[in-house]
Amino acid sequence: MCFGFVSLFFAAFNILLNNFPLLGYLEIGLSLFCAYTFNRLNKHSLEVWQSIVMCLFVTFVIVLGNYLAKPLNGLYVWSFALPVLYYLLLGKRYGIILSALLFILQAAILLSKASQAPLTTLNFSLNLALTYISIWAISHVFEGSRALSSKRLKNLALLDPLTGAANRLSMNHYFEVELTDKSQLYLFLLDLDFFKRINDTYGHAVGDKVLIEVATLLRVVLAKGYVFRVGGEEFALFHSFSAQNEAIAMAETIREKLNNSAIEVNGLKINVTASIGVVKYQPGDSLEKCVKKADKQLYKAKEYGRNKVYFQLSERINKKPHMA
Ligand SMILES: Nc1nc2c(ncn2[C@@H]2O[C@H](COP(=O)(O)OP(=O)(O)OP(=O)(O)O)[C@@H](O)[C@H]2O)c(=O)[nH]1
Repeated sequence: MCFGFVSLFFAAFNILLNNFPLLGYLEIGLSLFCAYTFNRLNKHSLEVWQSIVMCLFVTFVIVLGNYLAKPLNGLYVWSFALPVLYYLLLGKRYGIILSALLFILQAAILLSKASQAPLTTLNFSLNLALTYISIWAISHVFEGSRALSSKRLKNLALLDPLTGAANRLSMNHYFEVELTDKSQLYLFLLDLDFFKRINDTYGHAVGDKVLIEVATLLRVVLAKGYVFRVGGEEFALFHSFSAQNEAIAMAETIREKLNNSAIEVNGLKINVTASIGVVKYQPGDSLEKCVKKADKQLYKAKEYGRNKVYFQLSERINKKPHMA
């Protein structure tokens, strides 16, 4: 919005006083784009294309202004603000590329007007170049540490610290925001059987390691799906399948893999089994409802002996659950 107001001010200045109508109209366009972006930002986060257009638009206006105006007007000083904008909006990779490009462009334009004051002294040109490079370097370092802290905070908020699997909060975000096509979505609710015995027999630390191994195995077997740890020894798995049989087969594979392979922890071979409740997403169902339905199937798998997969397409369509 700040860029929008500044741009509008210069538009009036360039059209009414400076006789640079082309630049003035471009600046009006830029202010409109800034207002549009500001308005959208109130409802959604900025999309990459909007950030790119914003950076390129501002750059074009400033470079064109520098090209048209005399160096004495000092338009080139606006270039100092641009590395900050590039890094803020586009991150380190594009920040470095755009800052370098701008430096080359502006230097080439200013050098082509080198005979015009105040660029006649080497000191002045050096000061300009070094100030730009300093601001660029600070933006680079700052964005690097900002991105790292942001990633750490995100991991803290969204990942389960023990297994590294995504947590319940991530599951809500994944279901509500990221998952746009749920038409072929299946939810598996998996609970390890008699996990308390593992803790009681081998100790909590070994139990922790078993959970880590199980989470890894689930991620490997599910490959393209998503694994969330939603309770102590309970995991929710999301995957899309084109047919119900594929979903059941995958749940079976997971159950068998756990059943057939002992987990090795500190030289101990520990056998774990899991019960799995499977449901297909029904249009209109909330995540809560989906989980509730899967939980119902999981409960049956536990009740009827554990180490089983129970599936129900929907209460309306398939009254007979699959049982493995
Ligand atoms: N090591 C370890 N154990 C955990 C963790 N979270 C929960 N648990 C344990 O998981 C066990 C769950 O026990 P129960 O709810 O009785 O279930 P279960 O023994 O798996 O029996 P069923 O689910 O009925 O088959 C408890 O002993 C919890 O202490 C964890 O992060 N690490």
